[in-house]
Amino acid sequence: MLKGKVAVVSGSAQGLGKAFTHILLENGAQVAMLDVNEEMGQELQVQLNQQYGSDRTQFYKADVSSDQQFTDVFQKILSKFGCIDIFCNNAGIADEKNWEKTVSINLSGVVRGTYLALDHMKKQNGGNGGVIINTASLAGLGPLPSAPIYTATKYGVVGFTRALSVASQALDYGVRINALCPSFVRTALIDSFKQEDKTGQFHSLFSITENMMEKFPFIEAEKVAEAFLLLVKDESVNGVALVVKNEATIIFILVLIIITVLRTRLLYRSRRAVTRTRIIIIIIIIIIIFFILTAGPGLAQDKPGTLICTRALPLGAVTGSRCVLGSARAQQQQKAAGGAAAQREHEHGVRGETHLTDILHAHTGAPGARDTDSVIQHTDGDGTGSRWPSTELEAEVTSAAPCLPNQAPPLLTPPTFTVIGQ
Ligand SMILES: NC(=O)C1=CN([C@@H]2O[C@H](COP(=O)(O)OP(=O)(O)OC[C@H]3O[C@@H](n4cnc5c(N)ncnc54)[C@H](O)[C@@H]3O)[C@@H](O)[C@H]2O)C=CC1
Ligand SMILES: CCCCCC(=O)/C=C/C=C\C/C=C\C/C=C\CCCC(=O)O
Repeated sequence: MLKGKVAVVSGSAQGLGKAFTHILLENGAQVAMLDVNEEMGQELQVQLNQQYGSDRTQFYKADVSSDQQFTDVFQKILSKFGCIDIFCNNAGIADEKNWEKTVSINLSGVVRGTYLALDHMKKQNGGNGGVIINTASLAGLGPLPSAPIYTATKYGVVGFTRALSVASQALDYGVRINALCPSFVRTALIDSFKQEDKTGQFHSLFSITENMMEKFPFIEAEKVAEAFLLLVKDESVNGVALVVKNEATIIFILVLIIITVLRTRLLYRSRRAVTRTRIIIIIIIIIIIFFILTAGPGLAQDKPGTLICTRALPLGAVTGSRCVLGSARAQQQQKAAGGAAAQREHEHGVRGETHLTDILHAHTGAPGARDTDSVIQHTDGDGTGSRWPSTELEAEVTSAAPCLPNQAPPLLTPPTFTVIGQ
């Protein structure tokens, strides 16, 4: 629970920021909402006061691209709430035509907010520590060709978050910093990006974005909020870029093909044949849904340094997959502790907790995976020491196991949670 915690969410009048505000309130936190859109922000505050009780939220108008406005509002929030424990830099736009504005909101705004929050939270300034979450995007890990500036700002947010999280750990600030990388979510930002005054010279490339939307079907803002909550709550998670995406699965495509083929045939058959065919279709769909709902979740490798927690689908899609993380030491220990690791997986599932590092630990038996403080230390020739998170070692995943057991079972396009880095 987050009772007694104070959170600030920028860009919270609608879309993802609104979903983050809801989940924070549901979990007991107080939330200071910050947005440039005063009308929508005030309206939402009235609604939230009715739903969660007055004094749980306060709306503040501010533009994150303005140093003055952001700093003034930050001070106002501190005066009202006393301290800040959770800070989410979420405000963002997609405007390729006015690219300087996009940079100053999406990247400079995140840096501005992060430094304000860090100064207040860090132990060296008498702060209580806390967590900063920056909303990046899947476009911070791979290109969105119709939006090069948007892509650049999101790569910037991921890079800034990763570097600063290590700095914060090395300097013992007591502040965790993570990035959230969702794929497409149906919000006002997406709607506005269809217009030529936002896409500018790349308007003709919007079909590429549409193709990508087919590859990564829209995900619900509430699902992204669940991933956001993981980053808030799990005190062992620092410096990760957490991907939340839907991917069209083989099963989904198969169902579409079967339905299409059978529907075409229906046109040429008698009424009796139509009924029979419909029954067959329904049975096939029930069998497929049964398989998906009963299949256990599992792990799959994305690329070195990346671990995907996904749902194991029928057809053995992810069984026997490998993941790369942890340490060489971990690899040896994994071999020695195969049985013990399986037991931990079991216990993890029974406890029903959602600690990301626990999941890594359960699958690898790797102390490097459980303990995010674990670093490789070495002394350079000139006597200075270097510390790096341990990332280069690998461990074999031998079985499918529970991953994020609190998640509702997926339907045809299950959400995928990916931990990248550390
Ligand atoms: N919708 C999507 O598919 C995805 C969105 N994102 C990111 O999520 C974040 C939120 O976006 P959405 O909820 O989709 O958009 P949205 O348009 O629904 O909400 C964005 C909010 O930010 C506010 N805002 C814009 N400029 C501001 C400024 N200068 N100062 C303060 N507030 C400002 C807007 O008034 C709005 O309320 C953005 O950073 C976006 O890049 C990331 C991945 C996918
Ligand atoms: C600019 C339009 C609004 C876009 C909103 C948004 O941020 C949505 C992003 C969705 C998908 C990102 C697109 C491309 C990513 C490409 C490849 C991803 C590969 C990532 C990886 O795992 O390596």
